Amino acid sequence: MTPPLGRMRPLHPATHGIDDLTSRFGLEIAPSAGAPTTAGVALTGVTVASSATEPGDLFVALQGLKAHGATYAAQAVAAGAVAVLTDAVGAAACAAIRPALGVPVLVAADPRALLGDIAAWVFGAPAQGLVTVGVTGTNGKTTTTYFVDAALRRLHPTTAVLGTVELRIGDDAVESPRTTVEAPALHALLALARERGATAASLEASSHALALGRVHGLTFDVVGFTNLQRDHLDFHGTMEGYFADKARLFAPEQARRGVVVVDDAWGRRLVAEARIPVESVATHVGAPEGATADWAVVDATIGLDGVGSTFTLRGPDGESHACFSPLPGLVNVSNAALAIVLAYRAGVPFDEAVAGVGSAHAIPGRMERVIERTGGWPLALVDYAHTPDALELALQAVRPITPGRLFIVFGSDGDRDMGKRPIMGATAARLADVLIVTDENPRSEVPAQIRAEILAGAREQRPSGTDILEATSRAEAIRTALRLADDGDTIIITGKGHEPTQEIAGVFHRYNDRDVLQAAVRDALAAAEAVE
Ligand SMILES: CC(=O)N[C@H]1[C@@H](OP(=O)(O)OP(=O)(O)OC[C@H]2O[C@@H](n3ccc(=O)[nH]c3=O)[C@H](O)[C@@H]2O)O[C@H](CO)[C@@H](O)[C@@H]1O[C@H](C)C(=O)N[C@@H](C)C(=O)N[C@H](CCC(=O)O)C(=O)O
Ligand SMILES: Nc1ncnc2c1ncn2[C@@H]1O[C@H](COP(=O)(O)OP(=O)(O)OP(=O)(O)O)[C@@H](O)[C@H]1O
Repeated sequence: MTPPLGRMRPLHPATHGIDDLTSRFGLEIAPSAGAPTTAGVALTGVTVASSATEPGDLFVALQGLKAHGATYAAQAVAAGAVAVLTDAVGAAACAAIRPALGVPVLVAADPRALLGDIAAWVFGAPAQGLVTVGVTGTNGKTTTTYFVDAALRRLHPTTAVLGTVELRIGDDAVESPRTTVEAPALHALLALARERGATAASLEASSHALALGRVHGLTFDVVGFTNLQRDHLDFHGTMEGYFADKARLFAPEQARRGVVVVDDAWGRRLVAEARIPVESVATHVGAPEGATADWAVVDATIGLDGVGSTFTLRGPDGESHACFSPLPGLVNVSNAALAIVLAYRAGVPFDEAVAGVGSAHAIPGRMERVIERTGGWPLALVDYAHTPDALELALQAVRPITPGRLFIVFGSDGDRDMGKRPIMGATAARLADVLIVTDENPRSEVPAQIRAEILAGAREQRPSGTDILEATSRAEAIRTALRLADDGDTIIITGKGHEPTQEIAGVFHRYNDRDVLQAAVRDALAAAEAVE
């Protein structure tokens, strides 16, 4: 995979007159002495980031949490921006730039509200030429989008998958800077996908993205909801606010139809409140929702080899279908059931959707089996669980495939929801045998303090403190687990999943759990060979 700044823009963008832009979107031209005329100015792209600006771009200068984008307008112009769009505050800042900015400054009351539509227009409304599936929810977005993609590929030779792990078009991928990129990057990616012959795309829509309009300018063919669990309260404030932001995806301006997992009360409420036609999917065998949901998982068998689960999905016509989830645990039965219905509603024949999801490949950092239980090694997996609920489900998923002890190596993010730390400590102490508490992404926080908060929860659950260890380096924590574990044991390393970096005190260090695990195995083998 190329690093995050790999170029993901169309190679042959259309050219638009700036006067066309101003009249189409009702933009004002900022009166400022010596401002250049808009006549003849042509644009070929849009961006909100000075660092990503390319010649021919419209630079949209937005008010951020830390700064106003207008602060960077001169840098964007130096990089080739041919015009700036901003709000009144930004326009005043641009007018104050000396010597003059040198490009026209356009003004709108709320540029962010227009950004998605402008980006879609500039990049030629690429989504209209693609079958699009969007997935939201606290957990399971990435897994579900990969499952959907596997099903879409049965019908579409070239597809795009855009989410937390990577931005992938066909077989080319770059690291993703976040779960859902800003609208200009999104529409540029979709335009590139079309240039490369893609006919379908699956996207993750994070709650931040929905709150900030990052998927505006795109009406999905189908959208899915996985679940709503405690997370991101630092951004949304309350669960009610978090739900309201998720629900924005289930509106006619964003999607034509929806598929909602109704295992939790939030899903059931979404079915009642959605402003588009939705179907419900119940995935907990035997739960009351199964009787009334359009689709229901009526039995599920977890494969004890840990590779996946078989399950039966009852459809709206009452017919039962044999299905398979290729990843361990009941959560992945839920993700697979949702993905099958999403792909089916996106036009994939039902049997093809079932076969596609059932044969989906491993997803980086999602219950990813890195070391198999062979040759004396324990089974070792890397997973992205970083909420209390996800951690509980991940541990439950691996317990049945663990004849010996269950080890967990984990931490919790700095500068994010602090309340979940003791809960995660207690969950791990309840469901795992050996805990190695270490760092995740401490960011600006003191790592030892984060670990102390997790350890407090763990020790409250297990007052003896037996088998609760602390490691100041994540790599060392993984090596310790590997040294202590026997071949009947399982090690699950949670929290960072696919992440290619670890963020400590503002510095992103190259780091990946899978690479560390594999290196530890190589070193152990080399050491054993040296002894022989
Ligand atoms: C809350 C949020 O999403 N913030 C994002 C937002 O920050 P901000 O609005 O405060 O921006 P700012 O830093 O004040 O800058 C203001 C403007 O100036 C521009 N700028 C800034 C600096 C510069 O040198 N040049 C420049 O042009 C910025 O692009 C921005 O438009 O715009 C910044 C630039 O694009 C992002 O880096 C920043 O994401 C931060 C890093 C972030 O952590 N976002 C997370 C919370 C996020 O979006 N997460 C979701 C959900 C993940 C999940 O489900 O787990 C996601 O979709 O990834
Ligand atoms: N349906 C689910 N319900 C609860 N937990 C799940 C579910 N699916 C996956 N998980 C757990 O949550 C973790 C994250 O899964 P995934 O990456 O698919 O979700 P996500 O919504 O994309 O997360 P994020 O937005 O944080 O990237 C997995 O590693 C797994 O432990």
